[in-house]
Amino acid sequence: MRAGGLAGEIVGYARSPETRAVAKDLFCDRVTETAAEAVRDADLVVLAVPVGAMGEIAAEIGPHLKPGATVTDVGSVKQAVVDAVAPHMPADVHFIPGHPLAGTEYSGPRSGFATLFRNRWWLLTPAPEADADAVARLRALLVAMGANVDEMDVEHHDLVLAVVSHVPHAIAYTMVGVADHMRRVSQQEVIKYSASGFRDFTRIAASDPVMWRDVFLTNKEAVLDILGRFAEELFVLQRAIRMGDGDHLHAYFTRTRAIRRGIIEAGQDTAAPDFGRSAPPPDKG
Ligand SMILES: NC(=O)c1ccc[n+]([C@@H]2O[C@H](COP(=O)([O-])OP(=O)(O)OC[C@H]3O[C@@H](n4cnc5c(N)ncnc54)[C@H](O)[C@@H]3O)[C@@H](O)[C@H]2O)c1
Ligand SMILES: O=C(O)C(=O)C[C@]1(C(=O)O)C=C[C@@H](O)C=C1
Repeated sequence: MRAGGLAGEIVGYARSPETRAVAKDLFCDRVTETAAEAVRDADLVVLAVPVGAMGEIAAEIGPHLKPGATVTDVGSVKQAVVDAVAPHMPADVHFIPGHPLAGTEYSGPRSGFATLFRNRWWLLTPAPEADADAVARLRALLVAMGANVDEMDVEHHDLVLAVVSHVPHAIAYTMVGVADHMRRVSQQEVIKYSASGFRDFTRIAASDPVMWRDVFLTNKEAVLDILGRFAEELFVLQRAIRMGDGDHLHAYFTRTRAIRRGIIEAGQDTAAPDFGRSAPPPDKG
């Protein structure tokens, strides 16, 4: 917002004076010592705390919101945020839950950067009765920040995110945990010889523990559903390896490769090498 000159005044609140000082230095016009003070007279309020802390902040700011203000959030789970925040919102305030599908394993105000949302999806999950003008205003702001905006039903959001983000994080945490618990492979060897697949896992597994604790505690049902399916498929794969069933392995990996290629063809992987062509290379056979 700061880089694009999209806000008249950006006011920030964080609990610690250190974080407030960094935020003021980097992108806030003003920081305040309480959340209530920060939201006074604000047209738009963005809640950017762990999912488990959203309710507490909403309760604090609720009585101080300006009539007609829009409140949104960036939490990775939506049903839990709606349940925690909506009861504290006055009737004359527009609450429009949101989730940018963009981030890194780093936390804190120094981890943001102006292009973070460029060409990334930002999902909004407004209630069916939400004010259409308020949704359109928020959407226009997000688009001006470079994001692609889609709207989705809250419950569906949580299921989709369990598949594309939450369970992959659980798997990464687990794989790095396995390497950590090994006795026959030393930690030095894991670090020294980590191939790029494992290195990607370690990047993800370095994400903020509080954020991810809250994601798993609050998207429990969808995560357990997808983890159950994952375990079933893993058993089938395990059996195919044990039985030496190369046909199964080849067919399975061929199907999964199509997903990756679909992502690249849709232009959804900005990190993918282009090799000077837009289509993936032909099969070697
Ligand atoms: N990091 C990502 O990749 C990413 C991506 C999309 C959405 N999100 C979501 O965005 C939200 C914020 O994540 P982030 O990555 O910006 O984290 P962050 O750690 O950079 O910022 C969260 C801030 O909330 C503060 N906080 C924690 N508990 C609080 C409380 N009870 N009261 C007031 N402040 C509190 C922390 O001190 C921290 O300053 C989370 O809900 C997360 O699920 C994160
Ligand atoms: O690339 C990363 O570090 C992320 O994990 C970002 C990521 C994800 O893609 O899963 C993590 C959590 C979110 O809620 C949105 C984005």
